[in-house]
Amino acid sequence: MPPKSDLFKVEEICGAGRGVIASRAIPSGTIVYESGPPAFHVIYSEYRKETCASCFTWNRGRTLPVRENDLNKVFCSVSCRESWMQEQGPIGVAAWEALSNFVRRNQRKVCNEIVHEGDRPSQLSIETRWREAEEQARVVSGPEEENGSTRANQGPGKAARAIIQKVTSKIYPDILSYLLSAHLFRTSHTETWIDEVRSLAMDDKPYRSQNELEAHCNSLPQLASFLAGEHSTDYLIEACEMVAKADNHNAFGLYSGTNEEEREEFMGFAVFPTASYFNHSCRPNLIKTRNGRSWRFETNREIPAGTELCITYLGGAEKELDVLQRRARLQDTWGFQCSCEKCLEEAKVHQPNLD
Ligand SMILES: C[S@@+](CC[C@H](N)C(=O)[O-])C[C@H]1O[C@@H](n2cnc3c(N)ncnc32)[C@H](O)[C@@H]1O
Repeated sequence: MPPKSDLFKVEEICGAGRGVIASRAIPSGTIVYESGPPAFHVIYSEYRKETCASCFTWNRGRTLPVRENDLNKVFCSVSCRESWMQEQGPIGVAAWEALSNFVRRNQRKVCNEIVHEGDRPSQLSIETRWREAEEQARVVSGPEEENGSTRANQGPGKAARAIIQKVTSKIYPDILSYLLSAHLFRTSHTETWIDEVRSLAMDDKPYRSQNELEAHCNSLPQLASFLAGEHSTDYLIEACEMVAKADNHNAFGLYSGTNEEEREEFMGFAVFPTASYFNHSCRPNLIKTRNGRSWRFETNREIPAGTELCITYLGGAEKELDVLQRRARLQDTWGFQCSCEKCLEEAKVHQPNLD
């Protein structure tokens, strides 16, 4: 469900899906919206010892003081640790520990980068591969009837063991972490998931390569193999599939600074569902600032009623690019051709045949 406010409404915008329109004149410097926390996120492995798992504070490369080594998480303060523990709950904490153990046990199979080769997989091949992964996850999570016992007290059966062996030749800890965060959110925030995550703009062909599709699909039965009985396989399947579909159109980078100008380190990325309705303009009228686990959107000039409220999806030096470079960048990263007023003006001046 899109966010609601007295200041704006969410409407269909020609050629850009939904967007946010000012319902009345808004003065400069007005905070028009503050989002909730992310539904899923990942802090890249190389930043995990330096970035608070709760508020995403990055302390200039220094390891943070409060550590939970068994969970592979660090925190900037005891209170951040406490609030993270409370948010995850005992099932979530146990799941992070299981992930950490799984990665440690399979250290030699860890891959950090996906090598993209060949064409993007078609929608049909994605659907087929996902149904196979779903089936594998169901077999792996059991319960399997063996002499009247279930997996909980017997361990995985023969079919499950064969699948686990097959899908565990490579593991991608960052993908596992991203998918696990979504699964735990799906489990603990069912209404928000249904209202907010399912309404996001989705991409049915999200994978850049077959290798990326394989990495995601293999991660699903891997997760099923180490999550204990309290986890719903249905939720896991839905969460994993939706992460991939929602990510391309909706993920925001998590940078060390809090605004677009401070992009020193790229620590990971996250999807904040209610923050995902602002379209891009190369001449934005909103500034977005990260405030720990949420985003704040503030007008940078007076906005007449009926104007679309836009942020920029470009950061730092990207804003200095010319129209062709900006459009190429936005096409590559977000999958759209920018037709904002700045692009249209510049395209006309520099190349009158462009629109
Ligand atoms: C964060 S979402 C914004 C909300 C989205 N329009 C929706 O319907 O949910 C980002 C996606 O919106 C679309 N979009 C954003 N800005 C755009 C623009 N200036 N021109 C065309 N499409 C745009 C692209 O599909 C992009 O991947």
